[in-house]
Amino acid sequence: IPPRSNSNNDNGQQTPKTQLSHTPSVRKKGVKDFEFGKTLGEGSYSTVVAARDRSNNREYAVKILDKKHIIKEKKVKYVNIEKNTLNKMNHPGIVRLYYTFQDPDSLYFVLDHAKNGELLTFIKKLGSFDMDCTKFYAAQILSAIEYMHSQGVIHRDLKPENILLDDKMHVKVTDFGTAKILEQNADGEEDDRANSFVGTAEYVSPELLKEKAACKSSDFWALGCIIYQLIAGRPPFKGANEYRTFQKIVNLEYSFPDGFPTVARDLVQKLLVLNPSERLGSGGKAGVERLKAHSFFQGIDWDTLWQQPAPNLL
Ligand SMILES: Nc1ncnc2c1ncn2[C@@H]1O[C@H](COP(=O)(O)OP(=O)(O)OP(=O)(O)O)[C@@H](O)[C@H]1O
Ligand SMILES: O=C(O)[C@@H]1CCC(=O)N(CCc2ccc(Cl)cc2)[C@H]1c1ccccc1Cl
Repeated sequence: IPPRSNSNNDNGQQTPKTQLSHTPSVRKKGVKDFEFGKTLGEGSYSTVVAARDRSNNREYAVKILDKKHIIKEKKVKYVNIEKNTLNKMNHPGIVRLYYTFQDPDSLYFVLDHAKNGELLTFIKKLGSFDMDCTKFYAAQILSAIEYMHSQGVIHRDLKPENILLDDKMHVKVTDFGTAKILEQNADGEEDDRANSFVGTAEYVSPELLKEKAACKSSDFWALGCIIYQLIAGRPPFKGANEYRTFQKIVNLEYSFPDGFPTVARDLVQKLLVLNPSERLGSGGKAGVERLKAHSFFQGIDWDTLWQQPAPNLL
């Protein structure tokens, strides 16, 4: 847009000389652009609030982080990781980040509002899922993992609390603050090990406990734990305390309850493998294709998975 020839703007008013030579077409959003509603939940460093964009009535979940608290808890790194990983993601199974902005006290992340909350709530409510529901949700979670990995991102903390459900009861994976973006090394390959301790006891992989290094295969270990939990109603490794849980994991100490379907048992046994490179799903694209081809997923149409209606959970 050419700079204004005189200081009169379109409706003839005097404009200050300091005005920009053009009006930017896309203005950065800010707090004033939203009407905030009910609190959806609280995290250690954050509050998530439902909000409506005043200009188009769209509804979002706005994650508000208190700067002082983040600095005090030394979590600035996680904030940048969450922003940078979410910015790379564009997939129906992953919570989308639309805008970020800040004011003197807080940082704001404007996200999809997953209206049906956490998958964990449904596991607790129903006790366990039937095989159709287990297959559908396992497939949607796997589809989201496959996409993340294709973008060089390892989630590292997959668990039913971080798997949200939208108004169509479809999966929306969230909580990328502890994700890892694998750097491209010199000759363009991904270095496949991320090193820093994260994760939640029941879902953490043996390699993270033993070598403090997660890899893409660590997300498949978590998938195995989640599939087990959808059917059994509880995770496979659960000790009286975190240390006992870690012992069970590194010793692969778990068993299947009576009635655990055979095809699901076979898949879980191929995911809960101590050596990450022997885990079903490891080995790049071919590995993931082998996992998707497992008979547990028989009947899943991977190409239309996100267009299908979710099976009735109740
Ligand atoms: N996009 C979203 N849509 C709907 N609810 C959400 C969304 N994001 C988070 N929530 C809810 O808000 C709560 C707080 O989420 P938040 O990510 O701030 O913290 P957290 O990850 O649960 O906790 P922590 O930071 O300790 O790991 C969650 O328990 C979740 O139920
Ligand atoms: O990375 C970005 O997009 C900007 C860059 C400019 C900027 O100042 N911020 C905020 C940086 C920041 C991070 C943590 C704290 Cl506690 C305070 C400021 C970043 C930011 C703004 C809003 C929301 C998140 C982030 Cl990381």
